[in-house]
Order: sequence, then structure tokens, then C-alpha cells
Amino acid sequence: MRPLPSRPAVHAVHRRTSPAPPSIGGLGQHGRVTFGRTTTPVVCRSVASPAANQGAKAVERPWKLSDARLVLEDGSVWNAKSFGASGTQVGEVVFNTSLTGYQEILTDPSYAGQFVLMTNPHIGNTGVNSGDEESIKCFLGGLIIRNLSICTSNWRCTETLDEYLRKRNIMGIYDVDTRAITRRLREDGSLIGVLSTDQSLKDEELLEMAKNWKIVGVDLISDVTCDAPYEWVDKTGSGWEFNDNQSSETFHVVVYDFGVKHNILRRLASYGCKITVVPASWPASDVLNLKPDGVLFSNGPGDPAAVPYAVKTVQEIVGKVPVFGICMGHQLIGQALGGKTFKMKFGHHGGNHPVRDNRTGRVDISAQNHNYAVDPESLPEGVQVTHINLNDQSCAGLVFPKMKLMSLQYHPESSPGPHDSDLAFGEFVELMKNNRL
Ligand SMILES: NC(=O)CC[C@H](N)C(=O)O
Repeated sequence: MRPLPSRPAVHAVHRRTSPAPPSIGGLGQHGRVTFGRTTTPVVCRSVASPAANQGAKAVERPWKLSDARLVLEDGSVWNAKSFGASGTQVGEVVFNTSLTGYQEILTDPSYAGQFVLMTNPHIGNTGVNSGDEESIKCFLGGLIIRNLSICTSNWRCTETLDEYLRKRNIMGIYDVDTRAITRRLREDGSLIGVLSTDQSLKDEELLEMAKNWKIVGVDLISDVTCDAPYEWVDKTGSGWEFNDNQSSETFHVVVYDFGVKHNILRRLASYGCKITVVPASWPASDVLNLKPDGVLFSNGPGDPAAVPYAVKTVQEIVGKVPVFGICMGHQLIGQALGGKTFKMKFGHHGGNHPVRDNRTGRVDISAQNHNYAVDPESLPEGVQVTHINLNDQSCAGLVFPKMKLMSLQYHPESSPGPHDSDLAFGEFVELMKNNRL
């Protein structure tokens, strides 16, 4: 790996030691293969065809050559350059359309088992900082980007993205045609892939790994949840707070940690809640014994149908105290009510999804990250679909007044993303307040 120069802590411009690769538009190092079903030249090859870089190693070049491959389960091989950790890693490739917030995305536990491909072609320019972490570590499989910024410049920056990923043992690749991969995922749906910097592994071996790996039906929550209950007190920092309409009353909220993002906890704390976080497998009876004002079921990775223990817990709590489900929490509530969840073609990942609140007609631009959704037709009578994703009309939110229940398929805490839906935390506080009366 490239050694990096030592650098001051902030206001720093970090330069990587290798000169900038001729990245944008530089297709010269890639094979150009025309696939049967499209006439567009794509910058990848199929497993059977030789690597475009073969023989190039003998020539001294002032820029880094492709040293990594992404092999997708459809047999396509994408040459790329590595950053962060090296090795071999398997995961499901999803694309994220957020323009900013790569650090929050990297630390969102809901990406466990997935490679995040950023459609924004320029990543890394603000580096990383200690304040933008959404969990204690990166759980995702790896990061796929078009162009890695050659320098970082931001007053909060403490580290480059390359250093950060390397320390956390997360693989990254750049100089790969992210637009072509995104188009493929949009056409064919999410694909399993293998990232590798290991030249001793043949394309065929990586393809086998991709084909033999499964994410559907796997419990990923148990890998990301906390080990023991804890109290959370941090609010949104005063410099970042944007909403002063918060409750003067205090409500005790128990949060089920299915992979909770810290900004959910910060927003609840800012709304005046006292917060106890419990592990995913914590018994419902112990939670109810705490006599909380409300329970929040958090976001989390993977297939909601693969965690029946969590569905059972939700069933035991719903109807007894006000509840709020976010993303995975929303899907588990859907299942707990007897509804069905299904896997979407390529999911929703980004900070620019329009969502309409059917009760008011208000449209929010929302942050989203999910591959599964609740089938509204499968829900029992009395459950109302409150929110619709306007891109594909899928179910984005529910209420069940009889059960004092509300849930959203997207992320009112954003981080990253627009703050439009922050009001949902206020709605949850109202639900708890009305339950006290
Ligand atoms: N952000 C989340 O909670 C993701 C929910 C679920 N894992 C999905 O992909 O649909």
C-alpha cells in the first residue's frame, strides 16, 4: 500500500504520495467489451476474457495501475484501483445517490454485508472527522467510487478516507465505471460481487465466491447490535441544532438496537427523551418492566424475514406502549402485524427520495437506505399507509392508531440527508404525550 506523509491535524491538505491517476474518462486501461444485450461499450470484461492489464506490469508508469477487481455474479469483471484495505471480500452491491455524507454512509450499520457504490463521481475531498460517525465502526463490505479525491481540505478533517478505511480494514476501489455498474444494477437488480486485490485468485474463483454467497434469509442484526443495555445522553450539538420546537417534558424511550444510527439517538435526546438502548435479543418483558413511555425499533441490516425473534419481540410490545419503527423497525412492525415484506429490485439508497405524507399532502425530500419493503396489501384492517415514496409509489410509512404505532421506511434522522422529516420525532413525542393523559 502507499505510505502517506505525516500531516497536521486540521486545516490540512492531504496529498497522496502517488500522483493523480488519469481517472476521469481514462478508459485506456480497461477492456472494452460489448455485451450481447446492449450496444453501449462498457468498461468491463467477462470472466472468460483476459485482463486488459496483462503484461503492463513490466512498464514503469508514474501512476497507479489497476490492482483490484470487482467480479459480479453475472460474470462481469471490472478492473479498478484499490484504496483502504486490501484482500478479498464478498457482498451485495448497492448504489447510493447521496451527493455528500460518505462517512455517515460508511458507518451506517444497515449496510452490513453490502458494497456501497457512490454515484457521485468525486469522493474523499472532505476526508473524515470524529464527529460524523453513525456507529462505533464500519460494518459495510466495501466502498466503490469513480474518482478518489487527490487531496482533502476541510476544517473538520482529521484523516483521509484512504487512511480511515485502511485502519478499519475496509476495502475501497476507485477508477471504475460506477455509472455503467449503476445502470446494470437498475436493469438487472442488486448483484452479489467480490472485491479482490489478490492477483493469485482467478476470475473464475471470484465468480464462484459471488455465486455461492447469500444475503437473503441471513440474520445480519446479531453482528451489529450492542452487547448490553446502555443509556444514551448526547443531543445534537448546539452548533448543528436546527429545530427549537422541542418538548419540555421528558419521556423515557427504550430503543431496540438492530444496528441503530447514532443520529436517531441524538435526535430523540434533543427532543427531550431519556434513552435506554437495548440489544436486539433483549426480552420484551424486561423492556416493559422498565415502564417506558415509548419504544423505538431501529434501523438495521438485512432481511426482516430472517429475524423471527425480533418480529416476536415487536409483537409482544406493540399495543402496550407507543412505538416508532424506523426502516428495519418499520419492516419488523409490518411483519409483526401479520404483513409481508419483499425484496425490491435495487432498493432505495440516497438523500433525494421524495415522500408524500398522504394525511397532509406534504412532500419531504428524504434520506433512504433499504432493499426490502412492506407490502401494504398484506397489512390488516386499521393500519393506514401514511407515506408513499413518490419515485415508485412504495409504502414509506404507517400508523395504526388503535395500537399507538407509527413507522417510517426511511430516515427522519437523516445523517446524511435533508432534515425535512425530523418532524416525525415530534410526532412520536406527541404520541407518548397523549398516551400519558
Ligand atoms: N436502513 C435499514 O434499516 C435497512 C432495512 C433493511 N435492512 C433493508 O435493507 O431493507
